[in-house]
Amino acid sequence: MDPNTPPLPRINLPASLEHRRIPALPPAAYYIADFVSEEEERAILQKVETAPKARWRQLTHRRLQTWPSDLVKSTLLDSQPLPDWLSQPAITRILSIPLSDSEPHIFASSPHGQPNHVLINEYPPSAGIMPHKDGSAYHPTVCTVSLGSSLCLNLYKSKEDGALDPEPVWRILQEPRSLLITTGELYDEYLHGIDSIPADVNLSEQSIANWGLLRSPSRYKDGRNERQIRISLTYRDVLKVSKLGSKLGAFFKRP
Ligand SMILES: O=C(O)CCC(=O)C(=O)O
Ligand SMILES: [Fe+2]
Repeated sequence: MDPNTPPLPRINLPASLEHRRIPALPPAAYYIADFVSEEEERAILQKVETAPKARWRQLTHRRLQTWPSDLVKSTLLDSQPLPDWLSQPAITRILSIPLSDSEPHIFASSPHGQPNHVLINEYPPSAGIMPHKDGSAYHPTVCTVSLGSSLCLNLYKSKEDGALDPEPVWRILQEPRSLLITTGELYDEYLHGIDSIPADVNLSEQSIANWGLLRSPSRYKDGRNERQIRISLTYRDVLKVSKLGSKLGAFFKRP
Protein backbone atom coordinates (compact mmCIF):
# COMPACT_ATOMS: atom_id res chain seq x y z
CA MET A 1 0.00 0.00 0.00
CA ASP A 2 1.20 3.52 -0.76
CA PRO A 3 2.56 4.81 2.57
CA ASN A 4 0.97 8.20 1.81
CA THR A 5 -2.52 6.75 1.61
CA PRO A 6 -4.39 7.93 4.67
CA PRO A 7 -5.69 5.03 6.78
CA LEU A 8 -9.31 4.16 6.11
CA PRO A 9 -11.65 5.40 8.79
CA ARG A 10 -12.12 2.37 11.01
CA ILE A 11 -15.42 3.39 12.48
CA ASN A 12 -18.46 3.97 10.32
CA LEU A 13 -21.11 5.52 12.49
CA PRO A 14 -24.75 5.43 11.36
CA ALA A 15 -26.22 8.63 9.86
CA SER A 16 -28.70 8.66 12.75
CA LEU A 17 -29.65 6.48 15.72
CA GLU A 18 -32.94 5.62 14.03
CA HIS A 19 -30.91 3.37 11.70
CA ARG A 20 -29.83 1.31 14.71
CA ARG A 21 -33.04 1.22 16.70
CA ILE A 22 -33.83 -2.18 18.22
CA PRO A 23 -37.30 -2.63 16.73
CA ALA A 24 -38.40 -5.39 19.12
CA LEU A 25 -38.08 -3.10 22.16
CA PRO A 26 -40.44 -0.42 23.47
CA PRO A 27 -39.27 3.13 22.78
CA ALA A 28 -36.45 3.26 22.65
CA ALA A 29 -33.17 1.37 22.51
CA TYR A 30 -30.32 1.55 20.00
CA TYR A 31 -27.41 -0.80 19.33
CA ILE A 32 -24.25 0.10 17.40
CA ALA A 33 -22.09 -3.02 17.10
CA ASP A 34 -18.92 -1.24 15.95
CA PHE A 35 -18.72 1.83 18.14
CA VAL A 36 -15.02 1.73 19.04
CA SER A 37 -12.14 0.14 17.14
CA GLU A 38 -9.99 -2.70 18.45
CA GLU A 39 -7.15 -0.25 18.96
CA GLU A 40 -9.35 2.10 20.97
CA GLU A 41 -10.67 -0.85 22.96
CA ARG A 42 -7.11 -1.84 23.90
CA ALA A 43 -6.25 1.73 24.91
CA ILE A 44 -9.34 2.11 27.12
CA LEU A 45 -8.82 -1.30 28.75
CA GLN A 46 -5.25 -0.32 29.51
CA LYS A 47 -6.43 2.89 31.23
CA VAL A 48 -9.03 0.96 33.25
CA GLU A 49 -6.52 -1.68 34.31
CA THR A 50 -3.80 0.77 35.26
CA ALA A 51 -6.03 3.13 37.25
CA PRO A 52 -4.77 3.63 40.81
CA LYS A 53 -5.89 0.76 43.09
CA ALA A 54 -7.90 3.17 45.24
CA ARG A 55 -10.13 3.85 42.23
CA TRP A 56 -11.59 0.33 42.40
CA ARG A 57 -14.46 -0.62 44.68
CA GLN A 58 -14.53 -4.38 45.14
CA LEU A 59 -17.98 -5.94 45.44
CA THR A 60 -18.57 -9.64 46.10
CA HIS A 61 -18.36 -10.77 42.46
CA ARG A 62 -17.36 -7.72 40.45
CA ARG A 63 -15.49 -4.47 40.91
CA LEU A 64 -16.17 -0.95 39.75
CA GLN A 65 -14.78 2.54 39.28
CA THR A 66 -16.74 5.79 39.23
CA TRP A 67 -15.58 8.82 37.23
CA PRO A 68 -15.10 11.63 37.99
CA SER A 69 -16.26 10.54 41.48
CA ASP A 70 -18.97 8.80 43.51
CA LEU A 71 -22.30 10.55 43.87
CA VAL A 72 -23.02 12.07 47.28
CA LYS A 73 -26.76 12.02 48.02
CA SER A 74 -27.46 11.57 44.29
CA THR A 75 -25.36 14.65 43.55
CA LEU A 76 -22.19 14.91 41.51
CA LEU A 77 -19.65 17.11 43.25
CA ASP A 78 -18.39 19.14 40.35
CA SER A 79 -14.73 18.99 41.22
CA GLN A 80 -13.12 17.48 38.12
CA PRO A 81 -14.15 16.91 34.52
CA LEU A 82 -14.09 13.40 33.05
CA PRO A 83 -10.61 12.39 31.94
CA ASP A 84 -9.85 12.55 28.20
CA TRP A 85 -9.76 8.78 27.73
CA LEU A 86 -13.40 8.57 28.85
CA SER A 87 -14.65 11.48 26.76
CA GLN A 88 -12.62 10.64 23.62
CA PRO A 89 -13.77 8.88 21.59
CA ALA A 90 -17.00 7.82 23.33
CA ILE A 91 -18.75 11.08 24.26
CA THR A 92 -17.64 12.91 21.12
CA ARG A 93 -19.05 10.07 19.03
CA ILE A 94 -22.34 9.82 20.97
CA LEU A 95 -22.87 13.57 20.48
CA SER A 96 -22.02 13.35 16.79
CA ILE A 97 -24.94 11.04 15.94
CA PRO A 98 -28.33 12.71 15.48
CA LEU A 99 -31.36 10.88 16.82
CA SER A 100 -33.03 11.16 13.40
CA ASP A 101 -32.75 13.27 10.23
CA SER A 102 -34.66 16.08 11.91
CA GLU A 103 -33.55 15.75 15.54
CA PRO A 104 -30.31 16.54 17.35
CA HIS A 105 -28.26 14.03 19.36
CA ILE A 106 -29.73 12.00 22.19
CA PHE A 107 -28.38 14.20 25.03
CA ALA A 108 -29.69 17.46 23.50
CA SER A 109 -32.63 17.40 25.93
CA SER A 110 -30.67 16.32 29.02
CA PRO A 111 -29.78 18.95 31.66
CA HIS A 112 -26.08 19.17 30.82
CA GLY A 113 -26.37 18.31 27.14
CA GLN A 114 -23.96 15.38 27.53
CA PRO A 115 -23.00 12.61 29.95
CA ASN A 116 -21.09 13.86 33.00
CA HIS A 117 -20.55 10.55 34.78
CA VAL A 118 -19.12 7.13 33.92
CA LEU A 119 -19.48 3.93 35.91
CA ILE A 120 -17.00 1.22 34.98
CA ASN A 121 -17.96 -2.35 35.88
CA GLU A 122 -15.64 -5.33 35.53
CA TYR A 123 -17.40 -8.71 35.31
CA PRO A 124 -15.41 -11.94 35.60
CA PRO A 125 -16.99 -14.70 33.44
CA SER A 126 -19.54 -15.90 35.99
CA ALA A 127 -20.42 -12.52 37.46
CA GLY A 128 -23.60 -10.56 36.82
CA ILE A 129 -25.71 -7.84 38.32
CA MET A 130 -29.09 -8.31 40.05
CA PRO A 131 -32.15 -6.92 38.27
CA HIS A 132 -32.54 -3.25 39.21
CA LYS A 133 -33.61 0.17 38.02
CA ASP A 134 -31.07 2.99 37.79
CA GLY A 135 -33.14 5.40 39.89
CA SER A 136 -33.81 9.11 39.86
CA ALA A 137 -30.29 10.53 40.09
CA TYR A 138 -29.82 10.36 36.32
CA HIS A 139 -31.41 11.68 33.17
CA PRO A 140 -33.17 8.58 31.73
CA THR A 141 -30.72 7.90 28.90
CA VAL A 142 -28.08 5.23 29.48
CA CYS A 143 -25.16 4.65 27.09
CA THR A 144 -23.20 1.46 27.69
CA VAL A 145 -19.92 0.73 25.93
CA SER A 146 -18.98 -2.96 26.24
CA LEU A 147 -15.36 -4.11 26.05
CA GLY A 148 -13.55 -7.45 26.22
CA SER A 149 -16.39 -9.96 25.97
CA SER A 150 -20.00 -10.45 24.92
CA LEU A 151 -22.82 -11.05 27.38
CA CYS A 152 -26.58 -10.76 27.63
CA LEU A 153 -28.38 -7.94 29.38
CA ASN A 154 -31.84 -9.06 30.51
CA LEU A 155 -34.86 -6.78 30.76
CA TYR A 156 -37.54 -7.60 33.33
CA LYS A 157 -41.01 -6.34 34.13
CA SER A 158 -42.43 -6.03 37.64
CA LYS A 159 -45.65 -7.97 38.13
CA GLU A 160 -48.93 -6.24 39.13
CA ASP A 161 -48.15 -6.87 42.82
CA GLY A 162 -44.73 -5.26 42.42
CA ALA A 163 -42.84 -8.58 42.58
CA LEU A 164 -40.26 -9.24 39.90
CA ASP A 165 -41.23 -11.66 37.15
CA PRO A 166 -38.06 -13.82 37.11
CA GLU A 167 -38.33 -14.55 33.37
CA PRO A 168 -36.76 -11.74 31.35
CA VAL A 169 -39.11 -10.13 28.83
CA TRP A 170 -36.22 -9.44 26.45
CA ARG A 171 -32.52 -10.22 26.14
CA ILE A 172 -29.98 -7.94 24.47
CA LEU A 173 -26.61 -9.39 23.41
CA GLN A 174 -23.83 -6.85 23.89
CA GLU A 175 -20.71 -7.54 21.84
CA PRO A 176 -17.29 -6.12 22.64
CA ARG A 177 -16.78 -2.57 21.24
CA SER A 178 -20.54 -2.04 20.98
CA LEU A 179 -22.68 0.81 22.25
CA LEU A 180 -26.13 0.15 23.70
CA ILE A 181 -28.42 3.11 24.41
CA THR A 182 -31.58 2.62 26.46
CA THR A 183 -34.10 5.38 27.17
CA GLY A 184 -37.69 6.14 28.07
CA GLU A 185 -39.92 3.29 29.23
CA LEU A 186 -36.94 0.97 29.36
CA TYR A 187 -35.41 3.25 31.99
CA ASP A 188 -38.54 3.99 33.99
CA GLU A 189 -40.64 0.82 33.82
CA TYR A 190 -38.36 -2.12 33.25
CA LEU A 191 -35.55 -3.58 35.33
CA HIS A 192 -32.25 -4.73 33.87
CA GLY A 193 -29.78 -7.33 35.06
CA ILE A 194 -27.08 -9.77 33.99
CA ASP A 195 -27.21 -13.48 34.93
CA SER A 196 -24.31 -14.81 37.02
CA ILE A 197 -23.43 -17.62 34.61
CA PRO A 198 -20.24 -18.64 32.75
CA ALA A 199 -22.00 -18.82 29.35
CA ASP A 200 -25.09 -17.27 27.80
CA VAL A 201 -27.24 -19.96 26.19
CA ASN A 202 -30.25 -20.28 23.88
CA LEU A 203 -29.08 -17.38 21.75
CA SER A 204 -31.07 -17.07 18.54
CA GLU A 205 -32.86 -14.65 16.29
CA GLN A 206 -36.03 -15.43 18.27
CA SER A 207 -34.56 -14.91 21.74
CA ILE A 208 -32.25 -11.92 21.24
CA ALA A 209 -33.91 -8.56 20.67
CA ASN A 210 -30.97 -7.01 18.77
CA TRP A 211 -30.03 -10.10 16.70
CA GLY A 212 -30.46 -8.21 13.42
CA LEU A 213 -27.99 -5.53 14.54
CA LEU A 214 -25.20 -7.84 15.77
CA ARG A 215 -21.70 -7.62 14.24
CA SER A 216 -21.20 -11.40 14.23
CA PRO A 217 -24.44 -13.34 14.66
CA SER A 218 -22.74 -16.39 13.08
CA ARG A 219 -20.48 -16.60 16.15
CA TYR A 220 -23.48 -17.60 18.21
CA LYS A 221 -25.07 -20.06 15.81
CA ASP A 222 -24.65 -22.88 18.35
CA GLY A 223 -26.68 -20.68 20.68
CA ARG A 224 -23.82 -20.20 23.16
CA ASN A 225 -21.56 -17.41 24.28
CA GLU A 226 -18.72 -18.44 26.59
CA ARG A 227 -17.98 -15.38 28.66
CA GLN A 228 -14.58 -13.80 29.20
CA ILE A 229 -13.88 -10.79 31.40
CA ARG A 230 -16.18 -7.98 30.34
CA ILE A 231 -15.72 -4.30 31.14
CA SER A 232 -18.64 -1.96 30.69
CA LEU A 233 -18.57 1.82 30.68
CA THR A 234 -21.95 3.30 31.58
CA TYR A 235 -22.31 6.94 30.51
CA ARG A 236 -25.08 8.99 32.11
CA ASP A 237 -26.00 12.59 32.91
CA VAL A 238 -26.32 13.10 36.68
CA LEU A 239 -29.14 15.60 37.16
CA LYS A 240 -27.78 17.39 40.23
CA VAL A 241 -24.30 18.85 40.08
CA SER A 242 -23.02 20.81 43.06
CA LYS A 243 -20.64 23.69 42.48
CA LEU A 244 -19.72 23.17 46.11
CA GLY A 245 -17.91 20.13 44.84
CA SER A 246 -14.89 22.15 43.90
CA LYS A 247 -14.62 23.39 47.50
CA LEU A 248 -15.45 20.07 49.13
CA GLY A 249 -13.25 18.29 46.60
CA ALA A 250 -10.40 18.11 49.09
CA PHE A 251 -12.49 15.90 51.40
CA PHE A 252 -13.59 13.49 48.69
CA LYS A 253 -10.37 13.57 46.79
CA ARG A 254 -9.54 10.56 44.67
CA PRO A 255 -6.11 9.72 43.39
O1 LIG B 1 -22.68 -3.48 32.91
C1 LIG B 1 -23.78 -3.22 32.44
O2 LIG B 1 -24.03 -3.34 31.24
C2 LIG B 1 -24.89 -2.78 33.33
C3 LIG B 1 -24.44 -2.00 34.51
C4 LIG B 1 -25.60 -1.45 35.29
O3 LIG B 1 -26.72 -1.75 35.06
C5 LIG B 1 -25.37 -0.46 36.34
O4 LIG B 1 -24.23 -0.33 36.79
O5 LIG B 1 -26.34 0.19 36.75
FE1 LIG C 1 -28.11 -0.36 35.89
